Amino acid sequence: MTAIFEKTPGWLDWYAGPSRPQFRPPEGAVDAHCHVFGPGAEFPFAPERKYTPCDASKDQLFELRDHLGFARNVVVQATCHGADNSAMVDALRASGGLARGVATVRPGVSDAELAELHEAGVRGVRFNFVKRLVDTVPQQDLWDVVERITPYGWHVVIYFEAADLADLRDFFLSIPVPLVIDHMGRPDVTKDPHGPEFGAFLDFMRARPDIWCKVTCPERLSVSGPPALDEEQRAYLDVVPFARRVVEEFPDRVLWGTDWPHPNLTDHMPDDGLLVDFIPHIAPTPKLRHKLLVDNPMRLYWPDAD
Ligand SMILES: O=C(O)/C=C(\CC(=O)C(=O)O)C(=O)O
Repeated sequence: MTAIFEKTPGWLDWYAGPSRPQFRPPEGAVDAHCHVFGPGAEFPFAPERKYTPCDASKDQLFELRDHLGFARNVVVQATCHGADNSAMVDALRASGGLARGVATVRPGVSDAELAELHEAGVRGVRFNFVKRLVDTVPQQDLWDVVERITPYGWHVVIYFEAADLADLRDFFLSIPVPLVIDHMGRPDVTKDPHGPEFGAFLDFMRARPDIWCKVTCPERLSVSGPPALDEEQRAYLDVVPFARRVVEEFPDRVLWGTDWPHPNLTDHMPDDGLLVDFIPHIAPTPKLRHKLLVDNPMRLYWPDAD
């Protein structure tokens, strides 16, 4: 029987017909944070999910990639698919080597499944600590997962709110594989980018040379806007000082991604072309942009490519 899903009330679908960016990404650019959702009829959403999204298929993702001038994707497993990675893996397999993946796995995952995920292009697992997205997972379970993935050379992507960093920091630093932080650890951008809260985040980044950061999601973090809509070239300027500090201090460990199809936004859905136009605000030189969009993601996800 075909699964029929009703979207979470108020759900905003991704922006159809995005503009063509004025900023042209360098050749070989990687969108290092995006998702596929279903389609639900083919890849049902997980029973334990906290939201039910619209469909967002691999073909639509690849069409956006080409339209925006990107070459590759890193497809991150979203919580609405739980630990069933089949939609993400299907996208990786269909990409012809142009997509890598970040999976969700439980401690009981079989060796055969891990090997299959690796062969499909998975290079990391995601630990999500955002309470509206997941139920709390015992730290021992996460430890067990780390032990299982270490032989594959994978990293751990961590998603958390700024207020939770103090409690989680020691646990994060005890994970013996590279860490990749989602969305800059979700800073409160009404605070001073040179103040103690973002200072604590930067200190965490300084604690180890293998902690990476995605300077993503200005549309989620911005308070002042204006939204990336209607040709707006100065969108989300309140996020710029935060992202730019990270890019300038850690130029070799930053990644950028669209976050398409932008789950759980409630205010507006950005035009992805204008999101690409945000990049020069946070990475002001061609050299920084090349590291952010090409060198860094290639080193992390395609280390063997020419
Ligand atoms: O809802 C958010 O804050 C952002 C998400 C969703 C998510 O993390 C998930 O569903 O797994 C993201 O960027 O992937």
